[in-house]
Amino acid sequence: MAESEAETPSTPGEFESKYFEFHGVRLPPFCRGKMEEIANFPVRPSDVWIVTYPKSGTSLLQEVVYLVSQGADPDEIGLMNIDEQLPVLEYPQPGLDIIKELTSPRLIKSHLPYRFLPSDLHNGDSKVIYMARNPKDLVVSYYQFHRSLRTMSYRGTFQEFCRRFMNDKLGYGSWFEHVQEFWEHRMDSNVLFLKYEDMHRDLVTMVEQLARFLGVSCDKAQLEALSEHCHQLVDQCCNAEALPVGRGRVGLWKDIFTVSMNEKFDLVYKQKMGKCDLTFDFYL
Ligand SMILES: Nc1ncnc2c1ncn2[C@@H]1O[C@H](COP(=O)(O)O)[C@@H](OP(=O)(O)O)[C@H]1O
Ligand SMILES: CCc1ccc(OS(=O)(=O)O)cc1
Repeated sequence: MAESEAETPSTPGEFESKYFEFHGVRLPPFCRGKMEEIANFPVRPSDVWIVTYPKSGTSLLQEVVYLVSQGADPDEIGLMNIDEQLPVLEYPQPGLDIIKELTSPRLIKSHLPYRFLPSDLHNGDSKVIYMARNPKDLVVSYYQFHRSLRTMSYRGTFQEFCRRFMNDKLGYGSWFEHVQEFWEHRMDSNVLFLKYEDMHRDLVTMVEQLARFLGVSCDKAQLEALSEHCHQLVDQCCNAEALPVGRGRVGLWKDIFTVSMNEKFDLVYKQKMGKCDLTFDFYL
């Protein structure tokens, strides 16, 4: 058992009290008091924003975006602390004041829903890359994350956690609303909507899309080299050294969901996503 798990048991009641509601959306405690400043955060046309619901493959995407935009070597990326280069807007560290002063071009991440992002991002000039992941793998990943997180140290069962997910009761609010809101904006000229599963299924096309979106001009040979480098990143990320075996792969949820849980999930998915033409690969 991890040290953090033993130290701070978190009952479902304690867990509830760690969040706060903002315009009906459950947000983590570190967002409290700064939502207005975030809405008014000064955005630059040269910014590139990476937005995801947590556990959608943000770290992998940031490495690929960094590689495509900066042309860095994949081995170099493995050695540097890339999280320091790409701050999360709403996190306590480094904080809004520091992010405001970063030199251009800035790469900034956020997990906030579209409507809570800086208002200048809405149909603005800065580029926004959104990535969605199939919700079954995502909820398993979010559960494991909550169990290991020192500040959350979640002690409930997966079944109970999954119920919270289906009822939109987790940090950063409803996954269903988060992805649908961005999906509605996928045709905005400053938005690129991507799916985690496509990084595993067809990385070359994704790299092409990213290069085009970011205005990185490269010929066929350069594109092939870039795609090969990105493949290395995906392999490095999902191998036994970087993560426990099998982590990050598509379809891991099948080992965790029971049949009845899956039936219930499918029902809720249909109710909440029924009118949306966004689809996901649940297996590859
Ligand atoms: N290179 C990488 N670094 C970190 N996480 C990666 C990764 N490649 C894939 N992932 C997966 O992305 C998920 C984390 O997403 P995020 O970066 O948004 O927090 C994890 O899923 P699993 O928990 O299913 O393994 C993790 O395994
Ligand atoms: C529930 C609190 C929390 C904290 C941080 C998160 O983001 S990330 O997955 O570490 O990027 C998400 C949720």
